[in-house]
Amino acid sequence: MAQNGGGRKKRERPNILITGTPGTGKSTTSVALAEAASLRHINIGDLVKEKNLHDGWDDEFDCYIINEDLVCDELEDLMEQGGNIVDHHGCDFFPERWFDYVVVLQTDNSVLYDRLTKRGYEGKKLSNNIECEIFQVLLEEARDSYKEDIVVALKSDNIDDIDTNVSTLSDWVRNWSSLP
Ligand SMILES: Nc1ncnc2c1ncn2[C@@H]1O[C@H](COP(=O)(O)OP(=O)(O)O)[C@@H](O)[C@H]1O
Repeated sequence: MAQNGGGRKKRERPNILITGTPGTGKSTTSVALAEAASLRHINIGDLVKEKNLHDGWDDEFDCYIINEDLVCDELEDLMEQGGNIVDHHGCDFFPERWFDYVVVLQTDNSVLYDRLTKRGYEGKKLSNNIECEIFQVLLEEARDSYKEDIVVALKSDNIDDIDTNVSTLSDWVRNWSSLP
């Protein structure tokens, strides 16, 4: 089997991480891309709930406290197989070797504000997430955690952006899979 730059065996199907502030369109994009490119979509929030991979509920932030070790153990075999889209609003606790491409979705602040208020976010939860987007926290986290040449930022303001992003990423998957 071919080797990649790091000298490891190349997976037959790539693993993609789709990250970004909540509301930027990770799940919408992941579902469409999974369908278009025949990949498995793994939503970390859903997995944590389904398999109880958490250490209880955080009242302040109104979410589960993810047990990162349990999540990584749960996913190791699937990630080794390849062909996964991992969808999560954080990216610094996964093993770097898992991913062949890291996509950071970004949304205009006023558009994101409307999406999050529609979702029922308010107060500190709303302002924290808007600040997270303004300061490009996820892009910085992705660049700190993965090789810069596999990290890409994509705009996700409207439906046309979703179509363009899914089509660009599907092409990338096709090309990746056909490379030796
Ligand atoms: N690019 C986009 N254009 C228009 N609406 C979008 C876009 N991305 C997401 N949405 C809408 O915003 C909301 C949040 O999207 P979602 O995919 O759940 O975001 P995330 O998974 O990042 O939290 C949903 O109602 C979705 O339909």
